[in-house]
Amino acid sequence: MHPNDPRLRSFIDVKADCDFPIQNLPYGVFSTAANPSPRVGVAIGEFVLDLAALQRVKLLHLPDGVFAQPSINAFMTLGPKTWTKTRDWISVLLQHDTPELRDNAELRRQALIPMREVKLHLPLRVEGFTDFYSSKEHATNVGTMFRDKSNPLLPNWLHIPIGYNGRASTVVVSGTKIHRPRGQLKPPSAELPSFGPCKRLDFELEIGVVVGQSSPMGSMLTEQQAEQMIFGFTLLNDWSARDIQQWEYVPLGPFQAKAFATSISPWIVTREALEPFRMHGPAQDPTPLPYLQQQGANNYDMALEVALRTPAMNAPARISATNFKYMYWSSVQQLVHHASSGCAMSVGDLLGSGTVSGPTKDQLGSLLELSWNGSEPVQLPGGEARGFLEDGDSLVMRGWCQADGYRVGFGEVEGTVLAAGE
Ligand SMILES: O=C(O)/C=C/C(=O)CC(=O)CC(=O)O
Ligand SMILES: [Ca+2]
Ligand SMILES: [Mg+2]
Repeated sequence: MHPNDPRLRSFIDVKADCDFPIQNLPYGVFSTAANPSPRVGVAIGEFVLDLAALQRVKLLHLPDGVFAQPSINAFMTLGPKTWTKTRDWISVLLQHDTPELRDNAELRRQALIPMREVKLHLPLRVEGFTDFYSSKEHATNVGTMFRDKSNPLLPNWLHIPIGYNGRASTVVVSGTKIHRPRGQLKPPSAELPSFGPCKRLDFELEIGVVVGQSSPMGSMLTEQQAEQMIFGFTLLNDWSARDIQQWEYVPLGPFQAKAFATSISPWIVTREALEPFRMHGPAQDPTPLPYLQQQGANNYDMALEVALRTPAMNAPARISATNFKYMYWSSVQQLVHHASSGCAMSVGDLLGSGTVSGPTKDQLGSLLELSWNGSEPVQLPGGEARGFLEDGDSLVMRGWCQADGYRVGFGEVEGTVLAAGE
C-alpha cells in the first residue's frame, strides 16, 4: 500500500486527533537523557522512532551515519528519490502486520522512545531564511493600516511574490524563549527617534518551506523542478516588532524588526505526506508572467490556529483560526521567483510563506490585524485584553490537514516572551 493510503494502520496506537498517524511520518531531531547526542527521528503517535538506531541494525539502507546527525540536512542532500524510498521503508516497518520491529522487544526499547522523554531540537541547519508576503488579505490589511486605505495593495504585489532576505542566525525551535527586541522607535507623535524596548511586539502565523535540494547560481527553475526541491513544511512564527518596523522599513523593507527571532515547529512534515491535501489556490488576476505560471494544484487545505496565554491564564485561548489554502502565491511560485535572478538555492534554505490571513476577522494571522494596530484589543477569557504581546505571554500555533478519521499535523510551535535584556 502507498504510505498515504487511508487504510494503513500501525501497531502503535494513534488517536484520531493525534497529528502523527502512520500517514504522516514527519522528521525531527531529538535527544534523550540516556543518549544526549541529537539525532534524526520521525514522530509516530506518542513516540519518536530513532532512525539512527534503525540504521545501526541495517533496517534502513542509506549511507552510514546519515541520521546520526544534529540535523536532517545530510539526509535531504540525498534527494527526492531517497526521500520517497525511505518514507516507504519506515511506513512498512510501522505497519500492523510487519513483525521486524513489532515483535522485537529489545529493538523497540532502543528505537521507539516516548515523546515525553525526548528533547526536540532545531530540525535543520538553516542555510538561509527568506520571508515572503503572499497573503492578499494580509498585504491589504497592512497596507490599509500603514499606508493608503483607498489603495492598500502596492502596484507590484499582484505581479511579484514579494519577499525579503531574513536572518538564519535567529531561527529557533519551538519552546525557545524570545527576548523582547530593542530598537529605534519613533511614534508619529515624537519628533525624533529614541532607542529602547519594542512596545508593539507581534507574531506572524506562517508556514515554512524547507528546501531540500540545491540549485546552481545563474540558473532558473521550472515549476516541476521547484516542486521536487521542496522537502517539507513546518509551522513558523515570524516574531515582529511593529514599532521598529514602521520607522525603519522605507524603502528597503524590514530589517531589525524581524531579525531577532523566528520560531519553527520541531517536526518537518514532508511534501509527500501533504499530497492528498493539495488544491488550487485563488485565481490569479492578472495572469502572472510566463516564468511564474503554474499548472499544478500547489496550495494545500491546511487548518491553522493561534492561541495566546498570558501569565494570568491557565491555558492558551484561541485567537485566530484560518487556512493555508487562502495564500495567493504558492510555495512553488515563491521558489521559482527566488531563483529567477540566478540566485543559488541551498539544501537547508527556509522560506516563510508570509503571514497567513483569511478573508474574515477571526482568520487573521497577526495581532496587528486582529487588534487593528492596537485600536481594538483582543479580548481574552478572564477579562484581559491584548493589543500587542506583553512580557510573559506565550503564543502557540498549531496546524494540520484533516482526513477522514485521522489528521496529518505539525504539532505546535510555542514561544514565551521575556522582558528586554532578561
Ligand atoms: O506591508 C508591510 O509593510 C509589512 C508587512 C509585514 O510585516 C509582513 C511580512 O513580514 C511578510 C509577511 O509575513 O507576509
Ligand atoms: Ca513575515
Ligand atoms: Mg522573523
